[in-house]
Amino acid sequence: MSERLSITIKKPDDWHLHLRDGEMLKGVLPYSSLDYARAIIMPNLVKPLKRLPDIIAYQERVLAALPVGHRFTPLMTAYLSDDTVASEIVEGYQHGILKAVKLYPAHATTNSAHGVSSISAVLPVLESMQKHGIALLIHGEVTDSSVDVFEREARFLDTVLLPLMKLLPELKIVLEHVTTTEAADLIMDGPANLAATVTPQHIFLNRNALFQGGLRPHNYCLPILKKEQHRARLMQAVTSGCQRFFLGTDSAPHEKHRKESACGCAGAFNAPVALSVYAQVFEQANALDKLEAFTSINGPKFYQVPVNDESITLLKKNYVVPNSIAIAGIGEVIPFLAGETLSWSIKRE
Ligand SMILES: NC(=O)N[C@@H](CC(=O)O)C(=O)O
Ligand SMILES: [Zn+2]
Ligand SMILES: [Zn+2]
Repeated sequence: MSERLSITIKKPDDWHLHLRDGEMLKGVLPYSSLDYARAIIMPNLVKPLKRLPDIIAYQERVLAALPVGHRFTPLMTAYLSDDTVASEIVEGYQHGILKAVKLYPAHATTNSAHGVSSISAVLPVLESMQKHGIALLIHGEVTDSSVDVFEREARFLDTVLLPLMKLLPELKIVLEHVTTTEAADLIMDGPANLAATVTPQHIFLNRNALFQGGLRPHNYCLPILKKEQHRARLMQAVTSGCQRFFLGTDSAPHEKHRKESACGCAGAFNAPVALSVYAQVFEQANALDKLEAFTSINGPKFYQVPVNDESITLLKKNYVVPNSIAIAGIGEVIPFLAGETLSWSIKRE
C-alpha cells in the first residue's frame, strides 16, 4: 500500500474531556474547541457538578470562554452520587441540559471523593436512566486498596460492570478510558448498548513509559498505563473497525507543580496532541481507513446525534510537541508527550 500523506476526516468529537474551571478553562479550552465540534464535559470539578443549576452555570462559563470563531458544543454531564435524585436527572436530560451521567466509584480518581459508594446506592437512578435511554459513563476501577493498581479495571469488570449489565441489560453504558485486554474483549463481544472511549496515552504507551530513565509524572494518569500486551490488544481492537470504540481523550490538565510533586496528580493534558497520536497509532496498525469512524462517526452513532458536517485534514508532517504551555493566571501546564516529535499534524488554513 502506498504511504498516505494526508487524510481528511469529518470533524471529530471528544467524548471524554476535562476542561476544569476559571483561568484553566480559558487556557485549555481553545485546544479542544479548535479541532473538535463537540465534547462530553466531565463533571469532576473541585465542587462536583451534581445539580442542574450548577451544570447550567458551568456550561455558560464554558461557552463564555470560547475564542471568537470557534464553534464548539459542550455536552454536559451530571456527577452521580449516593444522593442523586432520579427525577432531576430525567428532567435535565429531557430539557437538553445534560447528555449523560458520570459514575466515579468514590475515591477512584481526581476529585471523586463524592463518588458512588455502591451500585445499590444509586440503583433507582440507574433504573430510570435505563428507562429514558440516558447513558451512564463509568470510570471503571475498583478502589479497594488491597487490589493491585494494575488490576483495578479488570476487577471492576467482573465485580461491578457485569453484574450491573445483568441487572439493567438495556442501560446505555460507556466504559471510559479502557486500558486492558479484558475490557477490549468485553466491548468487542458485548451488546450494542455497551461502548468504550479510548485515550491516546493508553493505545500509544505501555507502563514502561512511567519509568523511562526516571519517574515520568506526565505519563501518570488513571487508569494507570498497562503492560505492552494490553496496549497492543487495545490498539488492535480499536483499529479493527468495531463501532463501539470511539475517541475520548480524557485530556485532564493539572498545573505543572501538581504533577511534578511528591504526590503528583493523575491526568495527562493531551488535547494539543491527541489527534496526531491517534493518527500515528492507526497508521502503525495499517488502519488509517478506520480512523474517521473512531474519531467522528462511532461516537455520534452511539449518542444518536448527527455526524459533523465540517471536515479537518491531517498531514503526514512532523509535529513537535511544545515543552510547556503557558496558561494565563495559572502558569505552566506540561502537555502529554512534551518535546517529542509526532508524525502527523493538523492542517491549518
Ligand atoms: N484520568 C485521570 O488520571 N484524571 C482525571 C480523572 C479521570 O478521568 O479519572 C482528572 O480529572 O484529572
Ligand atoms: Zn476516569
Ligand atoms: Zn477523565
